[in-house]
Amino acid sequence: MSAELAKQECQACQVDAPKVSDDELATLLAQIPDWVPEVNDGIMMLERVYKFKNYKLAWAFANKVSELAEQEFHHPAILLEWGKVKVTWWTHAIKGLHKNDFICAAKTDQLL
Ligand SMILES: C[C@H](O)[C@H](O)[C@H]1CNC2=NC(N)=NC(=O)C2=N1
Repeated sequence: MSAELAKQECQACQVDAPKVSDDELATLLAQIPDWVPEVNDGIMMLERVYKFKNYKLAWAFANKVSELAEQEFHHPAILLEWGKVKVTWWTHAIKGLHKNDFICAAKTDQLL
């Protein structure tokens, strides 16, 4: 399921783009079961924490996520810690979740 999502490309972030509807949210979340919807400062985001054996491996993964972000021109928050990387996707332009965020979350999983 998430493989289908990961094959798709992000669209440019327009300020008038629609947030995902509640139905779309449920359907899309089901395709990326390791990701959790979180509301931070009133903005719904997708979050996943990846665990690694040490800092170097976490750092390398964080770099790959950054490269993905530049390729898609859609950028997450990345928290790099010893043995952990937390990736948070949302669309700044609409202060919420767009389908792009789900596509990028699925693509992030494929970097492992
Ligand atoms: C100017 C604006 O920041 C750009 O159009 C892009 C860059 N990357 C982005 N990334 C995310 N997550 N949301 C955006 O709205 C966004 N906009």
